[in-house]
Amino acid sequence: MTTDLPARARVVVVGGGVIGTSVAYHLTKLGWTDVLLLEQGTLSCGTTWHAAGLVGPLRASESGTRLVQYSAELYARLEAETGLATGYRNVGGVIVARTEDRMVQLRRTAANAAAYDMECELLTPAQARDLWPVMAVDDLLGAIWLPGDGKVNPTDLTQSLAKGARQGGARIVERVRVTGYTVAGSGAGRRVTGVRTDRGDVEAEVVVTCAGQWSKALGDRAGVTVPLHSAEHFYVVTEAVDGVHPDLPIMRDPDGFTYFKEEVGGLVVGGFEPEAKPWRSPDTIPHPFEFQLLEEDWEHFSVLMDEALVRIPALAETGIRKFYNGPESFTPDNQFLLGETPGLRGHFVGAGFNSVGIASAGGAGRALAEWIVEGEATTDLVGVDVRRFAPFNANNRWLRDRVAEVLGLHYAVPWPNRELETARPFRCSPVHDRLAARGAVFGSRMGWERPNVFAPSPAEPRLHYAWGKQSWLPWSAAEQRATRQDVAVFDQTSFSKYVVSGPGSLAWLQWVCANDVDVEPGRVVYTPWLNARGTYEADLTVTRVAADEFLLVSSSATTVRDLDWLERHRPDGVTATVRDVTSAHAVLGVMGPRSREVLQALTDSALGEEAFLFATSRELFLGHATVRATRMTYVGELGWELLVPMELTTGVYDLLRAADVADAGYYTIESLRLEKGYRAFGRELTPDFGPVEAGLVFATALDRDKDFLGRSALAAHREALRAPGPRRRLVSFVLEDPEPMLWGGELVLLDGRPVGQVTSAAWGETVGACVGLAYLRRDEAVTADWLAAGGFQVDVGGDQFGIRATLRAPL
Ligand SMILES: NCCCC(=O)O
Repeated sequence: MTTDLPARARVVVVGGGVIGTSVAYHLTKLGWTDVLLLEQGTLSCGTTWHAAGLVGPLRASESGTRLVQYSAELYARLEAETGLATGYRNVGGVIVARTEDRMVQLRRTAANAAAYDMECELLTPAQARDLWPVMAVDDLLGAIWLPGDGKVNPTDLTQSLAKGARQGGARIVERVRVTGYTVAGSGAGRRVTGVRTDRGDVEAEVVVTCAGQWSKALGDRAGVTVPLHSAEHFYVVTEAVDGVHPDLPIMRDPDGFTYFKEEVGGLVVGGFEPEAKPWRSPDTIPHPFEFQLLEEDWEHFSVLMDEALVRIPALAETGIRKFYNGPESFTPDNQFLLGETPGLRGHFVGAGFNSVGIASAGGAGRALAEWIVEGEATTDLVGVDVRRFAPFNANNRWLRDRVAEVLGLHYAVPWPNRELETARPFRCSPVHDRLAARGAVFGSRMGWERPNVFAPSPAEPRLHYAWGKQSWLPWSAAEQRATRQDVAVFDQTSFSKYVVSGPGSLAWLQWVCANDVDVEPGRVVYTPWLNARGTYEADLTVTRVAADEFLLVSSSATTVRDLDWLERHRPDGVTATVRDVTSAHAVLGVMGPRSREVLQALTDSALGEEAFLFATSRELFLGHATVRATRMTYVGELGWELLVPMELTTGVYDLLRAADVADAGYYTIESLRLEKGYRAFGRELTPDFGPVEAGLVFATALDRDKDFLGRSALAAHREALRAPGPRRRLVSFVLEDPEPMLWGGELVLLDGRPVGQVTSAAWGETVGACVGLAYLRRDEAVTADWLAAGGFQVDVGGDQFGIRATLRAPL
């Protein structure tokens, strides 16, 4: 280990925990050897050293699963490369269920495993006890066995990764405290140029902040958002327990909030209590804080210990060797933070690991290193991308309130449509209170309160979660009927909105948009944004407002990400600006066959079929307000999206209500769009799929004489269709039986063999059954004839039901 501090390095990694060392290791593997890792204390001394070291590869998403699967493979082979053991043991894992709802979750987990080609076996309570003889099983309904689970020694793993990084050429310097960043340029060109330390400045092209709970304050100093907050995380290590041996599997009892693993003949007993104890504000995390723990809090821990005693009665007779109260970083949505931070080019972050840092470190380190070297993420990392948060998420009090809930989510039943409850309401549209008074049940996206569904009076406006049909379904069914047969208004204010203007705006958008946006002013174009691999980065509409001015409307959750993507792909020499106008305009979607009649009564402008064509947009007077009306639909009915200045929105809404327009919410949008086969970014359209697989080549300019980002890759995808080989294709489907409820994520089978997974599903009131979209894979092209031959089924919590799959939408 060197003590000299170099004056420059190509990459400086801040933080010598398991994440920082993994990033350094993987950078050197990719040939970037001029890497300097700076650690304020000694390796692993902050959080890593007190992590429990569980490695469970099977996750809720395929991308998350692949990431941890790679971690496990790496930990198993690292000793052979570095000579330093990681302590990795592939002991397997048992998860037990106390309730029927949990059993459904476990059966869904088993189906996920089949979709990802991983092993997972359903167990009876007696079989679970055979694998884990020290537990009581009388109250259990069942369990699953995950042969791929393992455990690792976090400190040894960090040392081994560090040695591998040094072998690859990286330098590691301990006892250097990074106090900030050096920065050059401004606006979209603002760039990190190095770090400031307590031993002087170090220049760098790239800085990677993997500083755990110190990352937030460091980010604040440079104006970058790293939204995390520490919470106390508790576990104890017991004295030896009879029957506990080093190869005892990991055991998780999520209904009791607890996990267990063997350690020197005793048990680690830890968990995720439903109401957590946030630690101090990110501004005040002490330094030094090395190999240090917080005070024992037996009262808080009793929530976990009482449950542990239910599962392992022998603990009542077993002494406690050590109590660990180690603070760890949690994020507002329980997913970690990865990627280049918007607003500071060259600065990357890998932090906020929500107590799964050890399991994630191998995969996350590789993903971040690839991102740095390639200049963009190489797989679907949307769910962990730091750009899913905005500067308003940096508020420490907001984070503190949210984190109290987030820690407990680890083992909570992952209900379909589950909404977080803390730190809300947050961002409210002008009609929020009016909608609340009309029975709206709100969800939250990008901080916005959005009506999911309206409870008719006198029903209680609340969601009651279930795996089957939830209590609000009849309310949404009524909204669906209103939209298909009459007219409804949807508050879609949370849409991301940007204005691109200036002489170079067309050239800029023609490069970034895969469709052709060189259209007459007043026309609207539906387009993907593709990366160099020809897969999705965004899915949006572009309205040409004037020769040099465009209005972009995109998903609610992607405001920061889209803006960053656009800025990052501005061609050299282009003179144009982009403004985020999301908070300036509300959006009211007026949808349904009566929409024309209702709106026509409020305006002197002609709204007839010929006078106001589909995919056109213009300003008009509506009542006393001036709005931009766009004839567009995501529900498949005649309708207009009204872009309304925030301060005029209540007036417009009141006019619509006076015309007896029904209120409807996002659950209804989901059902209606799936009946029509409309895709959504983040579900069907992700950086793992392109327009060929999604069936959306028609929404690109591939057959026109126009260059665009991702064009050559997209052309290659289409060409590959003609060659023999396996294929994936998005298909629509309808469930044959109207009783079961689907939510997305379900396994699709053909004659009992896994062939794909549902991306989205919902109740389709018009179709009279659940409808959805699913990616299917086959050794050759997925054709209409193959689908028509039938034999497809979905797995719904362990039971299989027939579906009719088609390339065309059901409605
Ligand atoms: N740090 C504890 C991880 C718990 C789990 O993997 O379930």
